[in-house]
Amino acid sequence: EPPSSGYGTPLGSPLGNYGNQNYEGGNGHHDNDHGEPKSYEFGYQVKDEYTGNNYNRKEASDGNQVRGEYRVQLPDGRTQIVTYYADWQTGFHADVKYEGTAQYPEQYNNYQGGYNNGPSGQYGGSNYAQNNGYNGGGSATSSVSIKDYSSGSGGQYNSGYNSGSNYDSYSGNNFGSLGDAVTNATKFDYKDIPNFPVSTVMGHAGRLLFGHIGSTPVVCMQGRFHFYEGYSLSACTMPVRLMKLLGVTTLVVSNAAGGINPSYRTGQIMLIKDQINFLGLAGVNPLRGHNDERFGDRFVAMNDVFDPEINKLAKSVGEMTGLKEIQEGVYASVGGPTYETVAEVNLMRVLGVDAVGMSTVHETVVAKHCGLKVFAFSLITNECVASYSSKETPDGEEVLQVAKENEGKLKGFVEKMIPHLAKSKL
Ligand SMILES: O=P(O)(O)O[C@H]1O[C@H](CO)[C@@H](O)[C@H]1O
Ligand SMILES: Nc1nc2[nH]cnc2c(=O)[nH]1
Repeated sequence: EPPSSGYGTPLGSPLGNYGNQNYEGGNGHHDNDHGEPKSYEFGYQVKDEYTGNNYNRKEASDGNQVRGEYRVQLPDGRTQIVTYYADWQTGFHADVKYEGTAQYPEQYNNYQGGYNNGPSGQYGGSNYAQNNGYNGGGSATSSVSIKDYSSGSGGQYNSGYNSGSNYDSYSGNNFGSLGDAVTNATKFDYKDIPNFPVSTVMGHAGRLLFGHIGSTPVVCMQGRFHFYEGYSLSACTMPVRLMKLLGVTTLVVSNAAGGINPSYRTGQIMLIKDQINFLGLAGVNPLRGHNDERFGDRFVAMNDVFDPEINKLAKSVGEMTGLKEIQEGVYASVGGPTYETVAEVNLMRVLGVDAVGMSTVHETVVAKHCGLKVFAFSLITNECVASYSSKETPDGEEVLQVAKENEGKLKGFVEKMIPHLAKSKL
């Protein structure tokens, strides 16, 4: 029965005005408006396993008092149960209870439970939801204390490095064995680090390593976070700021990328000399939102983010370690997870892109903002398809496979490059 005689209130009572008279724009003289309390009852329930919708409501009125209950399935897995009664003398009274235990999917471990709800003195705080969380949340108070964690098992790559008594970090993803370059590593699974995001991509193990490469202390991320995983760019780049807070001075970033330059071949290394921030050009930037001055200035120069001297050093170190045909070029990042259409590949060629991926650019933006030096390189894992007649298609397995085939030589390169870079004081 529809609640047409006022929203659970007796007609003629003061609440009757709300429920009926005003609503209909009349003067209160309706057919059923004889001051007689009317009772009603209604209810509904939706339970749909496909969408996960599970809620219901029931309500009854004896004409004087409304009583009801509704249940809502919360995104964290709990059911919220609100029991209420209302009458025109005392108003609305609700009793709110919860059933079940809140649970967060692993990849949102620090997103929902941590960033959104965590104390504002930590990463993101309440601002995270506005996509400026990490910047706005007072992240300078965040730190990882090694003694707080028991060591887990190793993972993949993504790391930064800093020299001297500081850390260098180098960062990567599909190259599992780069983590093996870190000696005497203490390893922490991301899932064991409070408020740390979790890698959801194959090939990204999800571990933070502390150790050395040569005599250079390094912190190494085995597995990074991508926009296409659902993380905001500020969450994706939170580890870069963590590295800064740990004392890292230079961020070394590696990635798997598609070759846009027609002369590039699968298996080649491209030193990044510049980048095109497609997301940033469209207004999606990890630094969007409140600027935390403790990390850097509001406006950030990016024309000098890559140092030609570092690339020169990398070229000679690469040649020393047997890398062949080292390229130097422009890396562009897209949001992913889609690979490029033929038209997009040709567009990027016109724009001067040499290699394309779905990472790195926002990491270097945040590194530059907080004053980290940056060295970045790509492994060309596939040649982007620029012609409609081609039968080739890129796929994630192929990218991983090529990364695997080349991780030995990348490890050799990183093992040499980081100590050289540290020594060079560049
Ligand atoms: O950039 P990394 O993380 O190396 O990985 C690249 O490879 C994946 C696509 O195959 C995407 O994540 C892309 O960004
Ligand atoms: N966008 C993009 N990312 C990649 N990562 C590895 N290969 C590719 C590619 O071809 N395109």
